[in-house]
Amino acid sequence: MSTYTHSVTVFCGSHLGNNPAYEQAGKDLGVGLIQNNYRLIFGGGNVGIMGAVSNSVIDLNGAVKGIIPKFLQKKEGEHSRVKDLIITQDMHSRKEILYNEADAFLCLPGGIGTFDEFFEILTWKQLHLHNKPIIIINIENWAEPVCHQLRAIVDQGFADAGILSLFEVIKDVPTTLERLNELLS
Ligand SMILES: Nc1ncnc2c1ncn2[C@@H]1O[C@H](COP(=O)(O)O)[C@@H](O)[C@H]1O
Repeated sequence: MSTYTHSVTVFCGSHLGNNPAYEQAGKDLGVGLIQNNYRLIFGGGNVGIMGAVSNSVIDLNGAVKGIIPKFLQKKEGEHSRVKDLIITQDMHSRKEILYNEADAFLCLPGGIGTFDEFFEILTWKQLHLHNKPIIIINIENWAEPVCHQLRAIVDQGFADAGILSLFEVIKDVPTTLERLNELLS
């Protein structure tokens, strides 16, 4: 198992989505995390983009920690290749570990679970509960609708414009890793 300098929690889909670029980005991120000495923290499933990122890290013997709630482990089976796999009682305790162990948060393409985690960690940053980097990796512009909604929230007077600087939107994996290196150095 490789050593690592920082831990990066990746929020991403339990499905692959309908654009092959999403899965490729997951694989590329896995390789990039290892090349930059980062440990992957993720939701512990062997499905969708989560599977793409984690298998890519494991294939290269990188550091990875998965956290999965008992009910999902029972329902769908955990990722048997992840040695450091924590089984939690519920979703809330899973999130606590996903959030606490991270030095930074990355979002790859995903669905409502991915956005749930993104919005929660963004809200916590707004509330000064943490000050860790949050980056949306905007592969093929998948996150533009939600970025539009965030701008609308500001325009409608429901949040200060400052919320828009609590996260970054970066177009691809290599640029994200460059930025992460700057932020974590
Ligand atoms: N099989 C699964 N293993 C782990 N986590 C899972 C699984 N299926 C769903 N999840 C949860 O969904 C989010 C990602 O949700 P999306 O709606 O696909 O974006 C993941 O973090 C888990 O909380």
